[in-house]
Amino acid sequence: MHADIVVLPGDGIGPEIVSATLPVLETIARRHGHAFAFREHDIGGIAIDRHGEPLPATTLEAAKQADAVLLGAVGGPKWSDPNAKVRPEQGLLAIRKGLGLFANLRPVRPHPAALGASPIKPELLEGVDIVVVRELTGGIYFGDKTRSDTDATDLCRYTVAEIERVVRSAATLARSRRGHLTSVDKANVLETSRLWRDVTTRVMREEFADVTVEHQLVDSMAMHLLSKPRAYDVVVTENMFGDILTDEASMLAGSLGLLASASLGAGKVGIYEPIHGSAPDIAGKGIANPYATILSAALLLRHSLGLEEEAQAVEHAVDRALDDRVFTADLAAPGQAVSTADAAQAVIDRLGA
Ligand SMILES: NC(=O)c1ccc[n+]([C@@H]2O[C@H](COP(=O)([O-])OP(=O)(O)OC[C@H]3O[C@@H](n4cnc5c(N)ncnc54)[C@H](O)[C@@H]3O)[C@@H](O)[C@H]2O)c1
Ligand SMILES: CC(C)[C@H](C(=O)O)[C@@H](O)C(=O)O
Ligand SMILES: [Mg+2]
Repeated sequence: MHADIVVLPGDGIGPEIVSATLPVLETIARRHGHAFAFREHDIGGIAIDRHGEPLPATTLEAAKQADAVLLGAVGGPKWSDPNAKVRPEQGLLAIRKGLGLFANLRPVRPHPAALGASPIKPELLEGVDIVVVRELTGGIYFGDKTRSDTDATDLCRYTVAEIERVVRSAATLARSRRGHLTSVDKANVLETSRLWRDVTTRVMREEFADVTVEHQLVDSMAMHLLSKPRAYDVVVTENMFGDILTDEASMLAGSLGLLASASLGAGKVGIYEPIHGSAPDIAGKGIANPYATILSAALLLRHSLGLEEEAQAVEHAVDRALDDRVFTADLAAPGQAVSTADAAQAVIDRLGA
């Protein structure tokens, strides 16, 4: 098949992990007789520097026309002044919203060889297999904001329709897995959470009677996620809770550099990006873990291009590189780390004939 893939390297380690990932996609395309055209555009801090805005219209338009978008990360100290007029992160929010990508899938599956990198006891991690479905285009991230000399506000708003569609996505996914959905909210305090719980309860009763559902408050969820992670199958939650819980969940896998994501909407185009950020503390050193981005490329093959066999080939190759303890510095024992490029090459070497 032919596919147009828009590539948005962004800032910090973004360009390093994206340029490590493209050869994996090129190799897969060659082996399976596909033609992938990669078109690079600016987003985030580099777009502010070059175009004066974090999401140039040309980038959004290219993404809309593409089959899929592969993104690195945005942001960094250069653009982080609290009083800055424009911020790199606004570009990321705007492209998610502009493409209507309301469901952000974040799989968490600790790899046996990397259990030692997790601060959690290995016996709690065996068999853990969770997908967090984070609502991505609503909530406090997108509500009106105000700022004066004496105060500031961020409005958190959810509509019934926004909750219904993400719950349907999550419940459909749960149905194809172990049939269990955990909905996370703060219904003891927030009105948006009480609406979330009502709508979730109704949608599950009316449309997903075969999927079990439990409701969990976000504060105790933050604890249970670490103390009994095997109890979870699909977790659905609002935008900000999902952001925070998935960085926490990355510690089950052992590193933020292992967690991939797929941002999906009603159409075919999706954004595929690691859940981590631009990691300014390690940028430019060639030591970032590329596996989260490579695994995001696998999700791209699966969800936007419908290439399941190719997606699995990439996932198995990453698994085999981890089996062989090809670890970047975030996972490796002192003195044992490989570079970003070597880790990506290890995946290519294990893609099979
Ligand atoms: N999707 C995105 O583009 C995205 C996501 C999160 C944060 N950010 C932005 O990134 C900037 C830095 O944020 P932060 O430091 O809080 O979070 P971060 O995720 O960039 O980094 C947190 C820690 O994890 C490490 N880390 C992250 N990715 C890694 C990888 N692939 N390999 C090895 N180590 C890795 C970093 O070195 C750092 O110590 C901010 O500007 C923030 O807004 C962007
Ligand atoms: C950079 C920021 C806007 C972003 C978010 O909060 O969604 C990031 O933390 C993420 O998890 O993708
Ligand atoms: Mg985040």
